[in-house]
Parts: sequence; structure tokens; C-alpha cells
Amino acid sequence: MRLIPLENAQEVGAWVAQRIVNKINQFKPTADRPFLLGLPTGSSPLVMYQQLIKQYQAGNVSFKHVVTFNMDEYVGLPEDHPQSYHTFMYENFFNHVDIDKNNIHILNGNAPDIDQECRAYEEKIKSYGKINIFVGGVGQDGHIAFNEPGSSLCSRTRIKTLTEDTIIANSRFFDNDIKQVPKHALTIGVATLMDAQEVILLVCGHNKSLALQAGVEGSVNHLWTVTALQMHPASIIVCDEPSTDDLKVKTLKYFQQMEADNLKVTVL
Ligand SMILES: N[C@@H]1[C@@H](O)[C@H](O)[C@@H](COP(=O)(O)O)O[C@@H]1O
Repeated sequence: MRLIPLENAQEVGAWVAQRIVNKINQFKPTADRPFLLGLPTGSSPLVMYQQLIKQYQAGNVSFKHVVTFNMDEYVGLPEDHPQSYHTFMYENFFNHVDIDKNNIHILNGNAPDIDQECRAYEEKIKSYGKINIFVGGVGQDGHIAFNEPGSSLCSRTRIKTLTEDTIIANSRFFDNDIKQVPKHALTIGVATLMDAQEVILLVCGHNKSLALQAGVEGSVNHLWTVTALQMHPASIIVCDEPSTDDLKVKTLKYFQQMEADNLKVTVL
């Protein structure tokens, strides 16, 4: 695992966006050989999306031959609800770049047959091959996508019941009213994420410091599903300064030294 310790959320978003741009351009995707990108929602990736849009507007990257798979979606929320992950993705990213709408994949939380929807999502990913980069955030309790504490580290795409912690955390998007927050979500599994060639997590803010500590210093444990990334051959956590509050000084120094050449970032 690599840890990229940066100053603030602006730098974190710009660093990850630049890596995605570089990887897409190195890959030289075509219609027959698209670049596969896994994407998250939430506050953490917002700067990354803004930076990707700026990179596109500057002519530095095209998403024409990029195929995307989103991590998760609420169950039972209409697709056009302001807080659905469909709405989030179009408003914050897809509407602003040249992606082909047929290349966008987001789980349907209103599918009549939920199990079939989840199986078909896994099959769809497999039909393309391996996801080149899967980007994610992390919950305060260390969940990745909606793989809540206790999720199997071998899990695949399925329905999950949201924990009280997650419902409270996400109520900030629902007028701070926990009753409005959906109780279930469809989510890729931990194993679905682990199949990607590279996984990048954005971790920002003091409220993520225990999740970061678990992910970097803790033992692999299903109660902190982020720890599964320690078993991934190419995972990168990009974090801001406040999120490192619970890391040992020695741990932080180690990664600062290891990554000294990789900590320069241009925010567009
Ligand atoms: N399902 C999402 C996760 O994918 C996300 O990582 C997490 C943190 O969100 P934020 O970045 O807003 O803190 O929230 C939700 O639970």
C-alpha cells in the first residue's frame, strides 16, 4: 500500500485527478479497448471531479473511450432525486465531459429484481475485463463503498442495510433528518473492488482519522473494510493533513520520506 500525505483536500483531489489523467493518456483508449474507471460519490471526490473537468476543458484528457462503473446507489430513491448517486454523478461530472452516456454504469436501486441487478452488474464488469482504476472514499467507520462494518471481505455486489452511523453521517444531505435517509443501498463488494488493477482512496478531514489509522496501521479486519486494501497489490491512499491525526508520527514520517518525490501537486 502507498500513502500519499498531502496538505489539504484541494491537493488530494488534484493529485488523484492528475493520476487518472496520466493513466488514461498512457493507456490510449479506443472504442474497442476502453479505459475502465470505477467511481465514488460523497464529499471526498468533489475536488477530484472539478479537477477532472478542468483537465478536460484544458484539452488534457478525453473521456470518450472511458467506461465507468459507480460503487453504489441507494435503494428506493427515485433516480432523479437530488440526493441519488445518479443525480450526483451527472451534476458533478458526467454532464461536463465528453463521456458517451452508453459507457456509464450505475446500479439501479429501483430494479424490480435486486439480486438479478447485482449479478448483472458483476457480469457487466467481467465482460469488459479488469477495472483499470477504482477510486473510492471511506466512511468514518472505515467502510468502503457501502461495505459496512462486518461485511465479508470476499463480498460481491449486493444489497446492504446501512448502519446507524452511516445513516447519521449521510443525513447531512437529507435536511439532517435521519428518517429521510434510505435504509438500504446496492454496493459493489469488497472483492469487486479488490479485482481492480489499482485502487485509490481519497481520505480527508479529522473525522476520517480513525478510519485512516485502521486502514494503514490496523490489522485486516472485516469491521474496518478499508483494511482489505492491505491485501491489494496496488492500492494508494491519498490523504490530507487533518486525517492523519491518529497515525503514529513514525508511520507518517515513513511515507513522507518514501513519497517525497511524489508530493508536488498542481491545483488547476
Ligand atoms: N457510500 C458512500 C461511500 O462511498 C463514501 O466513501 C462515504 C464517505 O463519504 P464522504 O466522502 O462524503 O465523507 O459515504 C458513503 O457512505
